Parts: sequence; structure tokens; C-alpha cells
Amino acid sequence: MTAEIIDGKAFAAKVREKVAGHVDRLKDEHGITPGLAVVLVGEDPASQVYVRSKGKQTVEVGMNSYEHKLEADTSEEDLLALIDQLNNDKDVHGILVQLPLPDHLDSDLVINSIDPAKDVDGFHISNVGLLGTGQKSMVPCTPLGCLMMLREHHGSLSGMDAVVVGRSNIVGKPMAQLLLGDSCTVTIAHSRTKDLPEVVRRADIVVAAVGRPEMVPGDWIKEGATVIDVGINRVERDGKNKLVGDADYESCAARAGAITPVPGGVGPMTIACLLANTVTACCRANGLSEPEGLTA
Ligand SMILES: NC(=O)C1=CN([C@@H]2O[C@H](COP(=O)(O)OP(=O)(O)OC[C@H]3O[C@@H](n4cnc5c(N)ncnc54)[C@H](OP(=O)(O)O)[C@@H]3O)[C@@H](O)[C@H]2O)C=CC1
Ligand SMILES: Nc1nc(=O)c2c([nH]1)NC[C@@H]1CN(c3ccc(C(=O)N[C@@H](CCC(=O)O)C(=O)O)cc3)C=[N+]21
Repeated sequence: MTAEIIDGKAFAAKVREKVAGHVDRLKDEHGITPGLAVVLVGEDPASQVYVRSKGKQTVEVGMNSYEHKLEADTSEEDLLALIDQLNNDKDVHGILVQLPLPDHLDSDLVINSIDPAKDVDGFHISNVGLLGTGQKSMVPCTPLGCLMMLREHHGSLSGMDAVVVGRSNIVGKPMAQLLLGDSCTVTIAHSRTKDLPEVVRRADIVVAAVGRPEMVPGDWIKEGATVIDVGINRVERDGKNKLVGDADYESCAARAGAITPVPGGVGPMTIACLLANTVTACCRANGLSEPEGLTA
């Protein structure tokens, strides 16, 4: 079988178009412009690239972008003061603190100081709890993007066997919650999982979120399964820098029914979902009906 390629880049463009339509409506009918604040502490080069890309796309869909770049040695007190200011700013509907934070800052404390209604990353404990109990919440962007692509490809996911490889708070765990919410039978695998190849071979849906370049080979993939590759790994090949996923693309594509590429798969959908979450947060903050099809 040769896998169908799930084009995350094209899908993300459609999501952004929808978002832009809602932004227009909010401006025209209500005089409100959704605003997203992104906070970057330090100068991690990859983080700088993502933050720039987020800011650019925020403006392209007609929203306001507020970028806050802080020195790497910023104190926790100063960062919390900035978040407090953003929490109380009516023009800011979404707040994202780029992770990872420098070691001297307590990420849990920082994230939990964001107003949950503005937590467009969906990382605040309130949103995690709401998602886990099936209540309306802000849903983490990367898993939301994966879910949207899976729903589009399969229609219903009910009864499918899903294996999520990785159990991080930002990808693996929320991904598993969303798949469970769509009635998959979900297994979460991690570094202590016994016989990972056999576990993955049971899956109709494999979500690879491990952070290890090309770790999942094609012979772990059940014929016809769908592979969602969350991994973003920069590696050097033939003297060139290259971006690869957590799945070995060639061998997985040879067995899978469908697969997301890297780049051009989950990554672009993550940013599109961030914009979608900002519009959703803006509508909720203003007591307006929220856009359909932009959240879980
Ligand atoms: N496309 C996008 O938008 C995004 C992409 N990413 C990418 O996704 C990947 C995962 O990110 P993230 O969840 O933050 O990573 P983390 O490092 O936080 O988590 C990785 C998970 O993989 C598990 N793991 C590590 N090695 C193995 C192994 N050999 N076998 C099985 N499981 C293993 C770990 O297990 P254990 O818990 O036991 O240590 C852990 O649960 C990265 O490549 C990252 O760059 C991340 C966010 C967004
Ligand atoms: N608070 C917070 N929220 C995040 O959502 C968050 C974060 N911190 N820290 C880092 C990770 C990573 N992440 C990506 C976003 C877009 C691409 C993306 O657009 N990737 C392109 C390629 C980009 C490139 O060439 O580097 C693609 O896959 O096609 C990738 C990864 C969001 N993250």
C-alpha cells in the first residue's frame, strides 16, 4: 500500500481562511479585533522562528499580535507581572508563553498564572481538567490539529484502536484525551513500554510524539493504518540541515493508508489551531456564539 499524504499545510490554510472569516465578522458586526499575546523568554533560535511565524500568521488573519520578548535572565516575578498585565488587558484574548522556559523559571507556576479563558495553549490545570472530564475548555493546539486531520480523513473515529507514543503534557496526554473523546480505544506508550513494536502494530491510528528522529519504522505499522507524525527534529544529512519527524517517512508511507509529512503536516496545523483558539476565546469573552468546527 502507498499511503495517501495528509496535507497539513493545505488543511491549515483552510482553517486560517475560516478564522479570517470569523475575524472579519467580529470586526464588522461587533467592533472587536481578536488579539494574541506571545511571550518569549530568552533567545532559543527555534523558538524565535516559531514566535515570528505565529506573529506573522496572526496579522495575516486580521488579528492583533502582541509580542513580548524578555531577556533570558528575566525573574519569575517580572514574568508573572507581565502575565498579570495581559490577563487584565481587554484587547488580549489569547496568551501563549513559549516553551521551554529557561531553567530558573517554574513552567507550571507560570502557565497556571495565565487566565484559563485566555490560555490558548490549553496547558492551564483548569483546561486540562475540563478536557479530561469532557467539558468545554481550551484544547491544546497540536493535538487539536491532529484530531482535525484525523476526523477529516476518517469521518468517525469511533471504535478505532489508537496508539499515542509519548506521554508529555503538551502532546501525548491531551492527544489521548481527544481520541478517547472521539471513542477510540486508546493506548499511551512511552519509554518504559514493553514491546513497543507489538503495541504499535495493533493500531489503526498511530500518533508519534517522541522527539526522536525517525524512531518509528514502517515494519511497526499495521497495513493501512493512519500515521500522524508530530515530531520536529532537525538533523544533519549529507552536510545539510533537514527537518524529520518521529516516524521513518519512507518505510511508514509504504505500509500506512495515510500519513502526515514533516514538514507540512502537524506543524502548520498547530499554528492554525492557535489562531482558531484565539478566535474562540475572543467569542467566549464577549458572550458571542463561537465558531463551529474550530474546536474539539
Ligand atoms: N508539530 C508541532 O506542532 C509540535 C511538535 N512537537 C514535537 O513532538 C515531539 C514530542 O514533543 P514532546 O511531547 O514535547 O516531547 P517530550 O520530550 O516532552 O516527550 C517525549 C515522550 O516520548 C517518550 N519517549 C522518549 N523516548 C522513547 C522511546 N525510545 N520509546 C518510547 N517512548 C519514548 C517519552 O517517554 P517518558 O515519558 O517515559 O520519558 C515522553 O513521554 C518532539 O519531536 C517535538 O519537537 C512538539 C510540540 C508541537
Ligand atoms: N507554549 C507553546 N506552545 C506551542 O504550541 C509550542 C511551544 N510552546 N514550544 C514549541 C512547540 C513546537 N511548536 C511548533 C509549531 C509549529 C511548527 C511548524 O510550523 N513547523 C513547520 C516547519 C517549520 C520549520 O521549518 O522549522 C512544519 O512542520 O511544516 C512546529 C512546531 C509549537 N510549540
